[in-house]
Amino acid sequence: MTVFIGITGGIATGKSTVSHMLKELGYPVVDADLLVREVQRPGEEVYRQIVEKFGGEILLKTGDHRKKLGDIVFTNPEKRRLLNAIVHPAVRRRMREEKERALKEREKALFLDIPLLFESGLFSEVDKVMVVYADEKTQLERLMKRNNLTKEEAYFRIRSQMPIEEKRKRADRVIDNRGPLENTKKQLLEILAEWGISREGPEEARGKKES
Ligand SMILES: CC(C)(COP(=O)(O)OP(=O)(O)OC[C@H]1O[C@@H](n2cnc3c(N)ncnc32)[C@H](O)[C@@H]1O)[C@@H](O)C(=O)NCCC(=O)NCCS
Ligand SMILES: Nc1ncnc2c1ncn2[C@@H]1O[C@H](COP(=O)(O)OP(=O)(O)OP(=O)(O)O)[C@@H](O)[C@H]1O
Repeated sequence: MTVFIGITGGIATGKSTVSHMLKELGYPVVDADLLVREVQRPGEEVYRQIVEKFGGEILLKTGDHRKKLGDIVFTNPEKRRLLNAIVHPAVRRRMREEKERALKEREKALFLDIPLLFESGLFSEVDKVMVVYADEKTQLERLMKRNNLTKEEAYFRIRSQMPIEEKRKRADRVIDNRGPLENTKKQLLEILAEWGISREGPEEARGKKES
């Protein structure tokens, strides 16, 4: 049986960073943000519905709706709910396909990186949840820097999600990603060992061969 593990956290707390570490270790990881992009491609039903509900001008401006759509949904909760209602069922379907594939291929574990795991009820799709944590101040700084956003823009994005402190409480395990990346990797290896899914020898799993 494959164990399905959800990776979540707040925006810019480090989910992709941890996913990258897992991929380097050879684990399969499904990225919900990529699935979102897939189902939003022209020709897809989700794309058609977005144009219908949000207007064709979203597409006409740049030939790509993402930036404009982001500006709308991160500042307007009603529009955000509308977009989520269009996109999330399709993402859930794609996720189930990925889970089926992992089961068929007898993978020991499949990681699913899902930013809105709790908000969108997708936690029912996974057996365990790992929350990648950074306090809100760190989150804000990293988000402003990575996306080149003003403080206000970054706050709007953070406030569009469940508070990170709340997510932390709901986790099976928390990875504290406030410190250097070696610390993050060490915690990750410890959790993998604890959950019996290490791909390394016991020494490496305890983070002793780092550097
Ligand atoms: C709003 C959109 C157009 C912004 O696109 P953009 O390329 O700028 O960002 P990207 O998709 O890479 O997402 C970046 C991060 O924003 C956060 N985020 C994205 N959508 C949402 C949302 N609806 N509510 C809260 N946070 C969100 C997540 O932490 C995500 O990791 C896009 O994210 C989207 O269509 N979102 C709706 C689908 C969704 O809920 N995605 C989250 C994964 S299930
Ligand atoms: N331990 C760390 N120390 C310093 N910077 C970090 C650390 N972890 C991640 N970062 C940086 O913080 C930013 C956010 O990290 P990352 O992209 O992994 O977050 P995320 O949770 O996947 O974000 P999103 O929700 O937007 O997908 C990136 O620019 C990343 O390089």
